[in-house]
Amino acid sequence: MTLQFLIEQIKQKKSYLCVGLDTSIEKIPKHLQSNPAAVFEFNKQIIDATKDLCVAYKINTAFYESNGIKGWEAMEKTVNYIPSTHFRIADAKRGDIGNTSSQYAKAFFDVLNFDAITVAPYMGFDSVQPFLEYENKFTIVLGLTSNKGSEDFQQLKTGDNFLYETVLKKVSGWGTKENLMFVVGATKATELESIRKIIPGNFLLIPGVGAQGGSLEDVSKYGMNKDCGLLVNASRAIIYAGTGENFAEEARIIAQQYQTEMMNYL
Ligand SMILES: O=c1ccn([C@@H]2O[C@H](COP(=O)(O)O)[C@@H](O)[C@H]2O)c(=O)[nH]1
Repeated sequence: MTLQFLIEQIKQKKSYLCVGLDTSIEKIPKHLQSNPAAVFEFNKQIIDATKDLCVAYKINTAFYESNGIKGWEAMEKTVNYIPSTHFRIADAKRGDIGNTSSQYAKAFFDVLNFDAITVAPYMGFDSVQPFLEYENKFTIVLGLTSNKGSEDFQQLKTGDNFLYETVLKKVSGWGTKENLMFVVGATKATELESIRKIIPGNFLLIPGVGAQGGSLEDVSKYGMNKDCGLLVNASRAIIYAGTGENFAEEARIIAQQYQTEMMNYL
């Protein structure tokens, strides 16, 4: 997918919502659990119920990898089911020496048809570059994450800057806004103002609204740029909004609330 197409989708749908498919077999409604394709069936119904309200889906690969081969099958079926109008993110947080990263890139961009993958930057340029080589695919580098542990390294002062600021400055020179995005947690909304001074043009993937308590209003106020520039993800708050047979309608209600609020900020 091109950046221009993503921006058009955001304008048309008046939404920058990303629905996170962090699907655990233990958490899906009981009536689906005995289905041999339970995870895919759950995701299919969530996608059908929310696709007009969001522009992206984020599959956190851990929830699939933990189920072995069945999990990989569910992930492949899910990514193929997501309409091609939607931005398909593998939240896999990969990154290794160059020849290994190129295998990760092949796995997620060629074998599985994702548009984007999250990448950890701490092994440096050669670990990120193989992902950036793909045309019309996006590398989403971890910038300032939503968790408390971001204090341990990312928020360490190194000279005049925090380490995450050095990472954003350096990594932003490795790609363009056409192939490079960054993760910034919604729980770090107030830092978005200074982050935007470092990376004014790149899209940001913002997890952490909903279950982690981040504010959609604040991330929109501090993080938006002229292209919108945001994909705000909610996973548990949407997909587990309901526990019964009408779980997909319940998910839709929450997704609708986010989209309605987003209309005010666009
Ligand atoms: O900084 C980060 C980076 C990634 N995540 C991931 O996003 C979702 C959030 O799920 P919720 O249920 O909406 O809290 C999940 O897949 C995380 O692994 C993040 O939360 N923070």
